[in-house]
Amino acid sequence: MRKSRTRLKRFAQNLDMSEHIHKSHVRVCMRRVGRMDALRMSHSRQRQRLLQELGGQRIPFLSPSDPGFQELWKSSYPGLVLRRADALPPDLHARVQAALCSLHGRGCLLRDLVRVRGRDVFTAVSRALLGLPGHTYRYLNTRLFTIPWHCGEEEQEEEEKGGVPKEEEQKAQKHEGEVQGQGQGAGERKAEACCDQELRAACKALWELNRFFCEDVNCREAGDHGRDVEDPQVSEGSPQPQCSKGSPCTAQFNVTLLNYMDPATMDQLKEEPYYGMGKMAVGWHHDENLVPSSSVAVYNYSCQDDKVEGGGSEDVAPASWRVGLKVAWDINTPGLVLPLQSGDCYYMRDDLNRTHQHCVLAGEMSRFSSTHRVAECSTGTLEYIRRRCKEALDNVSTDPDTGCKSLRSLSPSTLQLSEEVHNEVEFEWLRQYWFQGRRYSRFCNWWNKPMEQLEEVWKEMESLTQLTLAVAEDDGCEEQRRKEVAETLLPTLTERQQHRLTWKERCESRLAQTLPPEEAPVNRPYWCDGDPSMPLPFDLTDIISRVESLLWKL
Ligand SMILES: O=C(O)CCC(=O)C(=O)O
Ligand SMILES: [Fe+2]
Repeated sequence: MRKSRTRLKRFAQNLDMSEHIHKSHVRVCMRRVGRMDALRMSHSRQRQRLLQELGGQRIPFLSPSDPGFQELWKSSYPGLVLRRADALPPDLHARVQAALCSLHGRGCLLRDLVRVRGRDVFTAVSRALLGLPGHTYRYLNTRLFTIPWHCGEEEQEEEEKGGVPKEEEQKAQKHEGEVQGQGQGAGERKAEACCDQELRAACKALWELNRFFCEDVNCREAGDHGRDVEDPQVSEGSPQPQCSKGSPCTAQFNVTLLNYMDPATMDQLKEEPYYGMGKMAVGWHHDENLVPSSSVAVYNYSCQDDKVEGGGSEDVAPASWRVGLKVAWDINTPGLVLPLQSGDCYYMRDDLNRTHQHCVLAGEMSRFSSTHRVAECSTGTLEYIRRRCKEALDNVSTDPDTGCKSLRSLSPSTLQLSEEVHNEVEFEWLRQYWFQGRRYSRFCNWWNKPMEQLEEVWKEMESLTQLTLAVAEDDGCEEQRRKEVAETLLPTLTERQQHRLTWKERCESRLAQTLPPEEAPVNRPYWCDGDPSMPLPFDLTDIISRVESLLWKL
């Protein structure tokens, strides 16, 4: 037992290390995908062996009714804060809950076809991302694109006054268009709204919840959690955020990932394997792609009404949803389980998400959560990728008379930058977007135009690669120069080819085939050999061989 514990501990450490690797820069990450998959594969075998060795033995965990629960929380889960439902204004609950139901009713929440350990799987929960316009959130090799939340003050005021006159409505929408276009070049965004009134209201409600969390999350004294659980009175009647000394008073949540699951429709939820906590809706994980040490705030809404209608024994309360926490790198500290009532919120503050892992344990009722995060967006906004594309295309000059294109610089670093941006826009944006089918444009057209534009600039980069290839193959060009260019091209072209094949496989996987047409992955961009509008073929096998043999010769 002792021996297997040590090995389990080592295993836990390795898992954590893989999480860190995972957070590294997007381009580096893309190159490492193959290695990561291999690493995860060996973890899964290791995990199975260890679980076998542990036999039926479990690591202990504590729930609120267990002695020592408060002490454990205080000593080993210090960044965890529970905010009971009565800490939020009742009308905010009403708006948020109506918003979640209407987003669900409109089909905005979908199970993601993510890639874990080199395998495609559907998430058990259905999800949607809301947040600042043009922002994205990347998890499990999947980039989600925000449905923008609406924060135009003018619009808000008009709606509060009730009845929006036509002219005023247009003004509000114009303002909203400007907000959406922030940082994306003045006047580039059209003024029309990107989705209908119902969705806009829903997004606005979640934006209001976000605003509440931004102010509230850092404003609870450490240790409040204990009293909140024992004595909900503490948070009662204090809907206004209160600031404690010394902590920054606002968080900058830029996105919320919404989750929904109806356990009645899920026949294969996994059992929590280490502690025996029960069925998991979301397995153990650290939240990925967050600004280091940033907080996460979660709103929990379980739909009690459904259950009452469902009949059954009315005096037995249905099992509630719970969040499970464990200390990462550690199998000696007991786990912690926090049951949640509808409207309750919890915060993971400071470093908790890095030092601990969490999971979500399914209750009996269907349940939503809205998980507000500070997504690390340095390479994850539309503004960013547009800027990168511009940098790449700055190396192309067009003859004003003939329209002929040529490269301004042949320096390896310039060429490499262009080819890397080419891969980044193709694999991190276009293919990610289309892989998720037409799910976005069905109810919100915000990303339609930007994606069209990104595809246009990507196509120009195909020409750029063609020009670069022509230099490498130009007999009239100095050999040393040709060699340098070929050496620069080879790795990025090889990576491009590999990723195109991976995405093609993902689009054609057995699970992808089970999706209805409007959600089914689209392998885009895709074109056939000999398409006159495309400068290079989709399949780069021949070109890669040409570059390789050039390098042999030169
Ligand atoms: O639903 C929750 O309480 C948390 C969900 C979660 O951990 C996640 O979406 O990353
Ligand atoms: Fe999470």
